[in-house]
Amino acid sequence: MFPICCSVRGCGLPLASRDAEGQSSDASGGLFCDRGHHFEQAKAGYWSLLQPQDKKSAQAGDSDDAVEARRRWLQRGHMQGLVDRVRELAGQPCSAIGAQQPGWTVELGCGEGTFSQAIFESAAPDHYCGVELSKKALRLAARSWPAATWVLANADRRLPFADRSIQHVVSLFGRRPYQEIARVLADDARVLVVVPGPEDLIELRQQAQEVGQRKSRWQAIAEQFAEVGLGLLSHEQWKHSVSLQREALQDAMAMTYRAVRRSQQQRIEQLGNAEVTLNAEILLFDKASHVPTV
Ligand SMILES: C[S@@+](CC[C@H](N)C(=O)[O-])C[C@H]1O[C@@H](n2cnc3c(N)ncnc32)[C@H](O)[C@@H]1O
Ligand SMILES: [Zn+2]
Repeated sequence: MFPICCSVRGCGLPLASRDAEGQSSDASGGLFCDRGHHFEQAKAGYWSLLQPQDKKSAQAGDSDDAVEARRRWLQRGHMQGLVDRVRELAGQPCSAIGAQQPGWTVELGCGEGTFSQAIFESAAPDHYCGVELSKKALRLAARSWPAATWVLANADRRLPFADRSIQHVVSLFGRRPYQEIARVLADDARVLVVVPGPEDLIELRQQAQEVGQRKSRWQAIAEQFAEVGLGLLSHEQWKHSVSLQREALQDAMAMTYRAVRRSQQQRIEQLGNAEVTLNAEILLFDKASHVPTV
């Protein structure tokens, strides 16, 4: 069982499964902490650890439409090159764990799980936990990959993991609560971050906003992470050019740039096929390495 902790405010004790007599059992009766707080597994297969006070968020999680658009988009396979590279990086041995042990992997803002499963299923099927705020996304994720642990929680609040208990924290276009990441990360462990690169969908953004902005985010992220003792090990770009049909173009915009206004959306809808750039930046951090200036 993935080591998750109680999310009741001020508690944070480890969660374990018990039967009616208080003996350890499978998780069908729910999870308990030693203070008696109890969590049920949703029918769809995820654990709801979301507390009422944590529901509100500046980022309330993706809308159902955006989640569905992302699933359709990822299943078209245009991001396979990125999946392969991230899988390679995520599979590199980490000095915090023995070479034979997979270590615990937590993904923050895991979405509907297509990426998660493609990257982590073969290496560590029962050592992965996806954290997500959209129920719709978790339902899809848990249906596709039931052996993983899926948690409904707000990744911008306290993460439901013990201090120094996690060997890999991953954010693929997801959340990056750097102070909490530093707290839960084991010594010598790794953080892998993927964010859209400056050229990502630039052709569409130019079309939608008339002037597409090329903004690189990696330095600001590296600076934030350095503040909490996470040193940048590597930074690389992934870039791929692809010819997209109208439906794919619409999904690409719907899943990523939520601020696109209706009038801008209409400009995209007028497009037929288009040649589009996909671009991501891949950052790898560790807790032990020397923190360089960026
Ligand atoms: C751009 S999507 C990326 C999803 C997935 N990692 C992928 O690459 O397909 C960002 C995800 O973060 C989730 N999210 C947003 N705010 C969140 C929060 N505070 N806590 C947890 N998840 C959050 C959204 O619901 C969405 O699924
Ligand atoms: Zn508790």
